[in-house]
Amino acid sequence: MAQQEFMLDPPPASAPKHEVLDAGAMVLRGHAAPQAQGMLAGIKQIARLSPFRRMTVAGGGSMSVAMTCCGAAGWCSDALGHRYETRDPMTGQPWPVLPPAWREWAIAAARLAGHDGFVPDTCLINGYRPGARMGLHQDDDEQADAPVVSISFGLPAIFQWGGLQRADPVRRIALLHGDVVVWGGPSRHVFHGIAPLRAGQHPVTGPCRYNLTFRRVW
Ligand SMILES: O=C(O)CCC(=O)C(=O)O
Ligand SMILES: [Fe+2]
Repeated sequence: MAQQEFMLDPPPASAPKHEVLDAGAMVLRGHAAPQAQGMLAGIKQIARLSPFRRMTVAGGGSMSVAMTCCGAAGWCSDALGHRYETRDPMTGQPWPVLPPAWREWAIAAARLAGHDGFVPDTCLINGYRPGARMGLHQDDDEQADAPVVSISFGLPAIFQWGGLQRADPVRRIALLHGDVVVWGGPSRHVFHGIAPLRAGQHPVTGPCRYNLTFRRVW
């Protein structure tokens, strides 16, 4: 009887739900929710030193997503193309320090998703306002044997998860406040993107979505 009652109990609301997207790729539902307050405060501090900016892309347009970075390397784009830089071109200073607690957290999240031994050296921080989007792309400027650990905070987004070819079918996955996606191994170069953000008000971030991605660059 006890067993049956146990089985009829719903899982606690806090139970993490882990979904496999593909080999090497997982969604850890709500896994970063307990970190939200601390990480959002950290983003504010980082943005005081290296402000969010909308970068220019090759050809001259500007991205709808605003970005900043912390760590040993920062992702930069201008009319000439994109690359990692050790200094913020906007300030001429090194990028703000990657908080050690963030690094430890990302190492543990990668391990939970099956990627042992990940040590990130950078964190890209994306700021989305309604209408901002990120077109389908591969993350291929970093070490390919290290995964990407991605956190969503604030307004929900539709994550587009495709395949290794640009023309492969794309799945649409809702990412909510605190959700984490990890991709590496055979999924490291899967095309992915973010559909235009729908307007809304989030109790923690207001009209914004923030995304942090931990990577190994050098
Ligand atoms: O905002 C996201 O969830 C994804 C961001 C992304 O793909 C990137 O920064 O390369
Ligand atoms: Fe990406």
